[in-house]
Amino acid sequence: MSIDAIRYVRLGYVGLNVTNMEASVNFYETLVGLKMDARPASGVAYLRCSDRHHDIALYEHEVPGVKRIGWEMESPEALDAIEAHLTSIGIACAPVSDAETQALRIGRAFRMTEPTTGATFEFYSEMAAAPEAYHPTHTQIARLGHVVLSSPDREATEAFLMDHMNFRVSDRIQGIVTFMRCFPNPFHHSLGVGSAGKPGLNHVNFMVTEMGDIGKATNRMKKADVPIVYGIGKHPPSESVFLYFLDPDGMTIEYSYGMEEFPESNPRQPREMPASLESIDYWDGVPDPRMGKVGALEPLGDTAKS
Ligand SMILES: CC(C)c1ccc(C(=O)O)c(O)c1O
Ligand SMILES: [Fe+2]
Repeated sequence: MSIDAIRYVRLGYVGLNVTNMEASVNFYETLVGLKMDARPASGVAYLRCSDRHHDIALYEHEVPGVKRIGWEMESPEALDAIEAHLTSIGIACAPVSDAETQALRIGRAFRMTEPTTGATFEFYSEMAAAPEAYHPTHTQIARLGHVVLSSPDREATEAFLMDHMNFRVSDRIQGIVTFMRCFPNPFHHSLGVGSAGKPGLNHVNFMVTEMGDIGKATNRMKKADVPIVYGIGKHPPSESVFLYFLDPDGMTIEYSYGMEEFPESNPRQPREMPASLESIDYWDGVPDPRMGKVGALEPLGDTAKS
């Protein structure tokens, strides 16, 4: 079966498990600059950096990490196409209950377990608009940018995403990370897959609108005693300026400014960049060992219970 009909609009949202809802809501609102329209209800807080209902959903949980990653498909037909293909290769596609789709303000949706990392992916094709436009505060966040997951078998994860989810490879840093587009979304990567001993979250990225957003964040985080774990630097793969810092659970968040965009037709070929820090930061920075170390990937079975 062709997977050409599997087409994405974007990385839709990330569901994060946090151990202290109040601390995390405060962090993601006041320090990251996301907007929360309503107080958390039944252990879930919806925050946004767009005009959609949410870009981040925070869930109170004893273990910090990724509850699920939501992928917004281009159309109901694209949603049907990925469900049919995954089903055809024996991947269990669990429909999301009406109660949950209503809470998430999404239409029909299903979830599956990505077999090489155990991450829970959710697929839907529509999300309700927020009650008003997103009005940036201190940071002009342009969008939720990407997630980098750690995989014990990066090549297997890359192959699954390409062969069965119609993702495309933009670049690789040999032996370290693969950068992938959710086709035909043009950004250099919406998902990165890093090599690691066990599955987990490496980081969640927000793309900002100008260099000053990065500069101001550096001082804001320092004043708030938020650990900065890498940057300011500039990434050779996507040409973006970056800053990484830790959330209250120690999960890594990245701001980045600027990112290469790919055309849908005739994109450049992926580069195999050498396994060195020079391939990660033009400016010779060295990451703090705390970077990318916190964040479990919650299995779908647990999610279904929650
Ligand atoms: C250090 C990580 C894996 C990394 C490397 C390069 C880019 C980029 O080119 O945008 C990233 O966003 C990263 O998170
Ligand atoms: Fe990143």
